[in-house]
Amino acid sequence: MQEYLLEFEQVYYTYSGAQQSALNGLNLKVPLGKRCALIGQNGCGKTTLFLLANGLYKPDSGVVRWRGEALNYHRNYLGKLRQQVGLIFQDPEQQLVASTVEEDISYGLCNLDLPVAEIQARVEQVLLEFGLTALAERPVHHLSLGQKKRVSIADVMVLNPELLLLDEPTAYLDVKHTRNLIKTLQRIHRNGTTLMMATHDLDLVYRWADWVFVMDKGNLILEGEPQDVFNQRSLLEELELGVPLIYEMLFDGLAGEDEGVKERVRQRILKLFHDFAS
Ligand SMILES: Nc1ncnc2c1ncn2[C@@H]1O[C@H](COP(=O)(O)OP(=O)(O)OP(=O)(O)O)[C@@H](O)[C@H]1O
Repeated sequence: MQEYLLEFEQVYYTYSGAQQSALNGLNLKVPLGKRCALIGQNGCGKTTLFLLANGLYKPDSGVVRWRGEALNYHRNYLGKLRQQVGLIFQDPEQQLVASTVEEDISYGLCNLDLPVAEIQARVEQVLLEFGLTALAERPVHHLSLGQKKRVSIADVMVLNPELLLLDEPTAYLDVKHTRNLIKTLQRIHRNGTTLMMATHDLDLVYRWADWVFVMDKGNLILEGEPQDVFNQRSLLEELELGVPLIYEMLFDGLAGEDEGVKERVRQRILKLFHDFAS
């Protein structure tokens, strides 16, 4: 049976002074072990959902549950929750707090009052895993955006979260850094972390995700495996989200072909994508 890590039940949230609610009775469950993509127009509530997911914001009404238990908003509980639910902001500048890469990565661990030797060991391990060892002493403000992005992911991954939330992680990244990021995410996922990525890159969703959530006006309106979601073409067009380019090509370009041919082409393209990211 599918287990769920994080659940939103009838969640409403309105920013102070705003005319409309950002989350409007949201019902959504994040399945354990999946690579989830969250898509929807600008302003549909993706970032707000993330900010409620790790307790940075509290619902006006409704419940957010972590592993079946309603969040509690006391400081100690939230400290623990944020080790388990890692959030990577779109802009790494919002996340980097210390002066050097090494200090930045150790920051979250120092707040846990762990023994110094354990902190050092975990930081070294993460520096190695994220290819940051050579940059350990480097001031964070001297890094390129792609490097900052890597540090911001390492900052969160050093805490071994069970769920990693990524807000538009490929924004501002070039092809090389996007490719590296996807490889990193594959590795993190293989090691057992559930992932949820908000993105506008539908081609990336198609090749990367195994579960897709579609939001509109603060609500979940569709969810499923990528192929099933992108089959709802008229609904996605109505929402002005479109479909992945590869999907247009596959299903419009091969409109007259039988299903077996389409499936073989689809599998071939997915294999190319897989090779690209592995
Ligand atoms: N600090 C704020 N104060 C007031 N309104 C806000 C604030 N942050 C977001 N909103 C509003 O809440 C709604 C949801 O915003 P949110 O940032 O969650 O959307 P999003 O789906 O992440 O958008 P995008 O794709 O552009 O990142 C929008 O109408 C937005 O204008």
